[in-house]
Amino acid sequence: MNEQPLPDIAAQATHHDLPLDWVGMAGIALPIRLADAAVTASVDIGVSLDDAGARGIHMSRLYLAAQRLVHQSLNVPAVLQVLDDCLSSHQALSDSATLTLRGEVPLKRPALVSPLNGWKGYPFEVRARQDGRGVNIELQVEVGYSSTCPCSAALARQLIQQRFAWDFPDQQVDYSSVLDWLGSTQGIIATPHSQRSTATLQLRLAPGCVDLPVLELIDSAEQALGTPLQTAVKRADEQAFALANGQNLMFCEDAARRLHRTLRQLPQASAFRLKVVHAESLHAHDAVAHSCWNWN
Ligand SMILES: Nc1nc2c(ncn2[C@@H]2O[C@H](COP(=O)(O)OP(=O)(O)OP(=O)(O)O)[C@@H](O)[C@H]2O)c(=O)[nH]1
Repeated sequence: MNEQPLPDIAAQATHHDLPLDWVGMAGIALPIRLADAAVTASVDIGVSLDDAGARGIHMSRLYLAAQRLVHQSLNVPAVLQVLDDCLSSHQALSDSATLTLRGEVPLKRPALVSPLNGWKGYPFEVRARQDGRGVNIELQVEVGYSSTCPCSAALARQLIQQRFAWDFPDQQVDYSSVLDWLGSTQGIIATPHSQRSTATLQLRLAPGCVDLPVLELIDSAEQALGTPLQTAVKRADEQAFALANGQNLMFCEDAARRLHRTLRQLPQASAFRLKVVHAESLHAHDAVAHSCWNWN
């Protein structure tokens, strides 16, 4: 170890005389636990530099504050403790602190019919801020689902009806001929388009929340959407998925409205906003809907 005193540039004064909104570190790798799973989060942590004459903040103190979270279950008290550490280690320098963690939480999901299951990664982001006005914590998750276009389905049905009228011009039709016809691509001549879709759900946590409602949010959103993306799939599961999609036709507007109603029921949300994106197979662009409640 060096015996001499180490130069401390951050502690020097600056002639710039200019406060800064945010100074910190971005992309710190941190192993944490979320929704009972081990997750490697990417962490951004920082403070405002309100002392206009101070040269710099103390990065190492923020880094060490974030280390509190290593291998711990991420919850509200843990996040508040980190923010508190950031501010108390920057007294007279900083009035606000922020902490953002992002990553992907793996959840085990059962197949629709077969006795299989598999893992699906759900991107998440937790954003927290503490300043003179108090604390704000937001939880964001992304949920993938399948959406089948109701307009395309109706257009396909019309074509099938027309084809039926063409192939069976008589009023009296033979049962077994119709049964064969229904099982052929000459009969069912058109299929609707469906797309892999994404809902991004952002909750502002209500006061008094202790746990981050990751599972509640994902489960309730998947239930509202009805056709979440699957993991392990055998043919029986794929057939069940086809049936579920056929009975669950939706525009992006339908998906956004369903999710809005579902999130309104979550007691952990004091506000939310959501965005759904249907990555259309019809066009090269997406169909998108937004909604929010109490968000400003
Ligand atoms: N403020 C600041 N520090 C930086 C930057 N880039 C690297 N660092 C380094 O971050 C390291 C940690 O800074 P400090 O927290 O002030 O370290 P320290 O002085 O040993 O810790 P304390 O005694 O707690 O202040 C220092 O070696 C800085 O040079 C930067 O852009 N800004």
